[in-house]
Amino acid sequence: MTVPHTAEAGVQHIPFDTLQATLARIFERHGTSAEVAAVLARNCASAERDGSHSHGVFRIPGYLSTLASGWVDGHAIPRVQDVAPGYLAVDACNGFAQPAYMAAYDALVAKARANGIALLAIHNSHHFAALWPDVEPLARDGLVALALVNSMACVVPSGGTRALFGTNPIAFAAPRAGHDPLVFDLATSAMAHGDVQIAAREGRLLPEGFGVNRHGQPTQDPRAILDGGALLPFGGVHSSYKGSALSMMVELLAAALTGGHFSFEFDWSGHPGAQTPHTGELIIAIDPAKNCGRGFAQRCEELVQAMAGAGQARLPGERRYRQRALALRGGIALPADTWCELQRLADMQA
Ligand SMILES: NC(=O)C1=CN([C@@H]2O[C@H](COP(=O)(O)OP(=O)(O)OC[C@H]3O[C@@H](n4cnc5c(N)ncnc54)[C@H](OP(=O)(O)O)[C@@H]3O)[C@@H](O)[C@H]2O)C=CC1
Ligand SMILES: O=C(O)C1=NCCCC1
Repeated sequence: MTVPHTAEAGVQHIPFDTLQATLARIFERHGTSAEVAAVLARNCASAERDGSHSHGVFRIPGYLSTLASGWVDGHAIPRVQDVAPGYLAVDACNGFAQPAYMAAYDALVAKARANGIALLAIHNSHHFAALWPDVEPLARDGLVALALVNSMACVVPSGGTRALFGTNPIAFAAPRAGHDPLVFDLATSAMAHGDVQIAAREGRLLPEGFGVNRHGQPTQDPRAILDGGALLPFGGVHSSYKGSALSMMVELLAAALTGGHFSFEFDWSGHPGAQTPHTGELIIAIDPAKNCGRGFAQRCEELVQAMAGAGQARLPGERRYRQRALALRGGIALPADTWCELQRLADMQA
């Protein structure tokens, strides 16, 4: 099953609430509880709204084939454990990471405010989405936030010969005086796996230094990367050890520390169609008011102004916020055939 996303087709502008409701119906009709469907639909619709196309509706077929394969439990009810004053653990019970996060969100915020810092360790979970939706709300609640998640072995460690790490993104958010939070969200690989898939579908070559083929030879062909090849860590040929070190850190914090699988550890071969990595996620929330009073957001603003003064043309997150404002005004632009297919999926019985 594919959800087409072709530029040539006519474009329709869909209100956010309509897309979200349609996605929720799709999830519920294809094997999730209403609660899980609501969380995944908001997440996926938000990604599409913000132009995070590698983790928007492009992901729907992957979600559905995974649910059909029995690899993930769409009805899982997460178990939250209060481990220590600044420490929460959640067993996602082989469900998606975001409902597990939502089950512990209020407790995480309360702990961060009480202790100054708190962490949330999620394991036995599947994360198939962009990471910024996991940190931006914390910054809107006045906290500084960091999130890390590992995925599936598709990245060769620096100097290595075979895939071991996931694309392992890191997302950070900080409150900024008078503005939307400052947010970055980046894969520690040269490119997100989803963007490799999109490039393959559109027949585009990748820049040099992004991946290798199944023989370990450099390639710019996304299909060769997907067909037994691998991505390289970010940083380019001379500095990929930096991306590799960060990816290693993500494996340790998102998997070893939480009790989740490393990206190379889980075996989904018994579940044809499975695409969601069965790993872990770590979220850290810090209350800046504990040390800086109300001043942190202002300091953040001073840094941003200084960066602009130094010539930085745009901030991370800025493109997304601009895209969000456009989409909330005029609707989310979807190729007509994509919208048609989503409606068909929402109306069909599993
Ligand atoms: N769940 C999972 O296991 C995985 C999820 N992902 C997701 O894939 C998505 C894409 O990741 P990736 O391809 O690395 O993201 P990008 O390289 O597109 O962007 C990374 C960050 O850099 C910012 N940025 C991009 N260009 C500039 C620029 N010229 N100046 C300043 N800032 C800039 C972006 O802001 P802006 O958003 O405004 O463009 C963003 O915050 C992420 O949301 C990530 O979470 C990736 C790997 C695995
Ligand atoms: O784009 C990526 O890289 C990934 N996204 C979702 C989970 C698997 C890796």
